[in-house]
Amino acid sequence: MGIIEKIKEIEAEMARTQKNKATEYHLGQLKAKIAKLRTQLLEPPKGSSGAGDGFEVTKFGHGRVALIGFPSVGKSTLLTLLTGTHSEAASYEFTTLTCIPGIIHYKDTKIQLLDLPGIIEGAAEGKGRGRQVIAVAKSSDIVLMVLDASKSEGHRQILTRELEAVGLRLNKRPPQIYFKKKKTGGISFNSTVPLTHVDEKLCYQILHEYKIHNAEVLFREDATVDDLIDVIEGNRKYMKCVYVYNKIDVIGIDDVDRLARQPNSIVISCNLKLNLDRLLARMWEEMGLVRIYSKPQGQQPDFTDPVVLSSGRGGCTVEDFCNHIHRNLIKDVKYVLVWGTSARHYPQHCGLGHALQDEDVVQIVKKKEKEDGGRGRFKSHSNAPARISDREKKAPLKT
Ligand SMILES: Nc1nc2c(ncn2[C@@H]2O[C@H](COP(=O)(O)OP(=O)(O)OP(=O)(O)O)[C@@H](O)[C@H]2O)c(=O)[nH]1
Ligand SMILES: [K+]
Ligand SMILES: [Mg+2]
Repeated sequence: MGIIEKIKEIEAEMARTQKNKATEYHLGQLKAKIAKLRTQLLEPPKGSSGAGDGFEVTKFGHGRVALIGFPSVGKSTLLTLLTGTHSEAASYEFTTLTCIPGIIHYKDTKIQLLDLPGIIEGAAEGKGRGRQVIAVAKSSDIVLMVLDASKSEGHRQILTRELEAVGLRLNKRPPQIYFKKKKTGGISFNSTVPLTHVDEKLCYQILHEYKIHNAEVLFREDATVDDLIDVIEGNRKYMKCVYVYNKIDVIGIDDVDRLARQPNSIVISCNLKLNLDRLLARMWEEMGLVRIYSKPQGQQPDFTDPVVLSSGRGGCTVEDFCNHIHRNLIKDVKYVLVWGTSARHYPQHCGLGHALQDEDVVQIVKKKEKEDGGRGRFKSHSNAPARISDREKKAPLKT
């Protein structure tokens, strides 16, 4: 029996089993069995190079966004509108057969947008080119799930399930469960809060299913069995997802209003070019990019050419900033001067661990080098963090 048949069989058993206190342990075990099989399914088949049939696109720019959705929801139309790169759009399903990259220029950053073939129910198990598409989604920084506003809302749940089946967790944070395997000592099970979903016995059974007999488990929140399994599996990817309801030109205003109010959702129309600016702003915001303007001593920063950091990729500390400029720079840095929202006063003398924020201005002061003491344009005695205003950006620095 293949892995997919095994999963189907266990799913059928779960569906047959009534949910109550008596069956809770058995159901938990079945969930763990399915999770193990799904992980097996993700491993590339023996002998394959793991290459994805032309789906690999080189990463480019400061971040990557994947367009995921059912066929004919308007993914290609959207890519063409936002990037200017043409991607064939048509009224028939599966018009797009491969991964088509485009570039969005936004707020002095470059974002790689990927158009992909439509996916359908069963994608996670390999229907259509579902697995390749989902692999690309996993390689992205955020997902835009494109939905047809005039179609069933069930599509959103179906796609979410498909993505969850391969270990993606959308708009969730990792469960607050500390888990560490040990060599000896048995299982130590503790919690800092009252638990309503999982007890010691259930936890033991799940661990037993994974053949783990020595471990430390500490629940820091009232987590579920699924959360525990996610932590044990350890291969989950937590991603932001924006639900993009397209084609609002063909539905009534009441429906538009209802969809727009759903969490993490935005309504657009490619045909009427409605709300595309809001979509871009939202996408950019969710990516959590941090633009840092480098200020050479005695000169003004170049406000068109930021160093772009991201909390997802690498981090946003002064050290990350320095490493971004040059990998050997760090050993010469004495401290840095920071202007912007992360600074308590202007300029603030900061060390390598200081966390930078979007639009901060940074001047590196090297060892044995004289600083300009903040005599620049940004000198301020205010303690209130303030953004470098657009006006300040345009005005020349007097140094
Ligand atoms: N009414 C309406 N139709 C749209 C809109 N956006 C796209 N379409 C139409 O929807 C159809 C499908 O568009 P595509 O861009 O090919 O959709 P896709 O998601 O890329 O489709 P596949 O590549 O086949 O998965 C085309 O006929 C588009 O003209 C919109 O905002 N409103
Ligand atoms: K299409
Ligand atoms: Mg397409």
